[in-house]
Amino acid sequence: MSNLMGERWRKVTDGGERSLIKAPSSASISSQGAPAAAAPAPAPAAPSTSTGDLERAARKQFQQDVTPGFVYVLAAFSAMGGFLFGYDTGVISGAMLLLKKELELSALWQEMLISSTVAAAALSALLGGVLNGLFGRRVCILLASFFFTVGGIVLSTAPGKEVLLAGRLIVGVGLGIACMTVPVYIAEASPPHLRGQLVTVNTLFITGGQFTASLVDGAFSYLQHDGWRYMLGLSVLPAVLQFIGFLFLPESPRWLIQRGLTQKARRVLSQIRGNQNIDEEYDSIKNSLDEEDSGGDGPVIWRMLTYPPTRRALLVGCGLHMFQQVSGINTIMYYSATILQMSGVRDDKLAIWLACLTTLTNFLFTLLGVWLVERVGRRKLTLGSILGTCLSLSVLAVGFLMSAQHSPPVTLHPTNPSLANSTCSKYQLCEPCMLDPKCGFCYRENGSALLASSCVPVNKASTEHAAWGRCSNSSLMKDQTYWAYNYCPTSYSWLVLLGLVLYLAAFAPGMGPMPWTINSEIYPLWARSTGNACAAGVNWTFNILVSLTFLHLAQYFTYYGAFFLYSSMALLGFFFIYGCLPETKARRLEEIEALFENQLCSCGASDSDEGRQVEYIRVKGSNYHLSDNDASDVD
Ligand SMILES: O[C@H]1[C@H](O)[C@@H](O)[C@H](O)[C@@H](O)[C@H]1O
Repeated sequence: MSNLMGERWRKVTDGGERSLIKAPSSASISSQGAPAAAAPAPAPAAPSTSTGDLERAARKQFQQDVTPGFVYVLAAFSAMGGFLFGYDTGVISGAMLLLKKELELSALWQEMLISSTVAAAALSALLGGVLNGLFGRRVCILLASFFFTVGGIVLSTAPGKEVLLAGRLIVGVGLGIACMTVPVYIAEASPPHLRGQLVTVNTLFITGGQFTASLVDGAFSYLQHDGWRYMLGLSVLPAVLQFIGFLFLPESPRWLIQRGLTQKARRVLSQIRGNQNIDEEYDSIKNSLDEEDSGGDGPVIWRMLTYPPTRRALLVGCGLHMFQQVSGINTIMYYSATILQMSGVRDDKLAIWLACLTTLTNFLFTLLGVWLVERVGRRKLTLGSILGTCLSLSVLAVGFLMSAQHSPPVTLHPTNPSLANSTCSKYQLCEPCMLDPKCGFCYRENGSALLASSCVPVNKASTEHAAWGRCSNSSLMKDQTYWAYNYCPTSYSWLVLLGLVLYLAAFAPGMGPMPWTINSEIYPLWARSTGNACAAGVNWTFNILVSLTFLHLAQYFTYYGAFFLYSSMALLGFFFIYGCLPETKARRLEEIEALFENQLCSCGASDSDEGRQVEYIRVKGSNYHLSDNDASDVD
């Protein structure tokens, strides 16, 4: 019986063992990507109430059996990598406000300090694939937390911008390794029925890290001198905690078996499965490794690309990450403070605190994703999420469009000599004025009416003030005079704000976590590190591409143009996911390869059959393979 569990799906559908293992209908299999040539299943028996009850009871028993607390501890310590991911990418925006004043950073240096981490992460994620294969998941997580620790220390003690840049690069290397290793490690250690939830916890920690970073940014923004040192240095605490924790946590049992360290693998499996009999799982992994058809010789990436199932999985994995980024999450997060200013929050400090609400919303809705992932499954969750993302981006775009169409006019043309050769004097409306990065809108507000509004050059050293005139410093800005850089006062800000909230509510439960979760499951063991490394590389590459191009996009296509573009990308993503993403919920990692055996993008037809999944459940020490409409094999 234990060997039975080791049989791969392909073998199961080849005919043997069918008295105990019930294949789903061929429609279900082929439409989800598994072999269409599956042997016909015996006619399903209609479920009676008692077999249904029995099935439910068996499943409950199974789930109670296989969830020792150790798995949660292991997932929590691993997900600290996610926390550091969120913290280190989020904290820099607040730190930069102080840094640029204290170190007099040029725009180029600011750009370098922000982007260097993302670029280093993109490269080191690829390197992480090799390291994972060679040294294992545990060593890689230890290495990542080491980089996070050293990076944090370097950043908080940096005497100048060059050392800061070095610190940001070191943190980026840690990020790249952690972001691809942690989901794989958690997936490989989790029991199938909890895997989605536990891997999604990693993204919950990412958004938790972003929320914490925004709180820390708010708190230390009052400390004008050296506040940035605390902001950047605080990441050392979770990094050290994770390092110490991982000195005691075990290696992934799947990696150990792959390396031939079978005794050790058995020990680890017993440790993480508590009182469970681990024979079936051990055999399942071992058999799948023995049978592994990895497409011949050569580097792993070559074998992946020449072996159709892994090539398809790689396309799906990288596609998911690409669509996650091109639907604009990081632009929205970055731009949320400005959106809030548009909505009438004029006080800078208040805007910083309100921006915490954005990261908190992202965090809370990711929590919803953790709850939903094992209930509705990955496919439906991702589809619903990207559709909502697409619609909410359209709401945002319409909000910006309405604001642009009702843009306030320039009514005052100051006669400062330096304005003579400035482009700012040419603009008649706020909209083109704010789209020009060299100009800003200075105006007085009386109730809801705008008075004496002008378009003037921005102060080169700080975009918080105009170069000269009424808006050039805070003490001159009396009588309800305001300086708007990057936005225009508008009465449609509520629509933009609504779009922002809807966006986070739609994106965070699905498109935020699912690319990471699904990638941790869709590759066979021999291709898992490389597959995740490539997918993470794609994530960071598109992250940097989208954030670097946003302001230019806005300048050339206006804000509503940029958001309509992101919305169309999300729509494209919906069709891609609808056609190409199979459901992986509740399957053993060893079974998932079979879902990619059919032509890519043949999944859409399977929606009506999705409920008819195959699940392994364990009853009285044995494992049975149940379809939803036949529980008759349960003893
Ligand atoms: O999954 C995460 C999460 O959604 C974050 O909020 C976002 O900043 C990252 O880029 C993304 O990879």
